[in-house]
Amino acid sequence: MAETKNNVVVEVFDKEEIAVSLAEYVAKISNKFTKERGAFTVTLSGGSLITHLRKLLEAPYFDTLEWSKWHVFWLDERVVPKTHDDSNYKLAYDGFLSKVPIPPGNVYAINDTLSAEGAADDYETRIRHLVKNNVIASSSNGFPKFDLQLLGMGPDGHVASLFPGHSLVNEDKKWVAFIKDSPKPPPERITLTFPVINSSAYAVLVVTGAGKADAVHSALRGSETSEKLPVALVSPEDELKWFLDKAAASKL
Ligand SMILES: O=C1O[C@H](COP(=O)(O)O)[C@@H](O)[C@H](O)[C@H]1O
Repeated sequence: MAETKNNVVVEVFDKEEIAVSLAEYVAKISNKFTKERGAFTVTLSGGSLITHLRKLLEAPYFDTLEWSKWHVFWLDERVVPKTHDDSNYKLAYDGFLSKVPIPPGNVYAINDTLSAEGAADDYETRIRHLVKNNVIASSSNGFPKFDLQLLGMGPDGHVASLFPGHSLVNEDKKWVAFIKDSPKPPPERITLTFPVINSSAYAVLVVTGAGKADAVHSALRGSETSEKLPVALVSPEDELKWFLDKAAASKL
């Protein structure tokens, strides 16, 4: 059953159903933007998110989605070579991107030959260029407006590489930032910032497992006065949809 408040929808599924419903939702949004704008800009997280995209590789989506109009970005990346097992690019490529006909030129990997600082600057510059060329839409607040952000959440309530208690959570100018002291290894990462995440049109949060139930409870039922986890700050312009399994929703 879905719970809807303002522009936030929370839906709880049997674990296996998540991939089915997520594929349906992503396809709906992809179709909307490819029709309206002739392009669909989507950001990927690392971690468990990628396996939840698996139903997009099957009928009816594989043959009907306009893959040539997809433009794929990363919410965050670890500062490691693209061939490294910690690389979010490698995870997405092996599990999803290598299996769909998205033009390689529409896959915007973070440069793995640069330092954390250099890679963050380079990614922001490339995103600015794509906004100028209308590949990525622009929000009225001046930040880029991605069509859809696909977020996971860590057990501590982090999203992208924005961790609880870290000053990067409050970054309000940069589009892309770097972190060298990530509490979750590897320590060096680059990440989209909250103004960018929250200027997107749509965002989904895919969260599974009992280990994440406390953070889910804090985000969705926490008091107004308690300090918010990063996940509780996700607030896109049009709609945020939570895809929870029963274990992750067990404390709601
Ligand atoms: O380190 C990261 O963790 C989060 C959550 O991962 P999960 O495996 O618990 O789903 C992920 O969303 C982020 O992209 C990644 O860099």
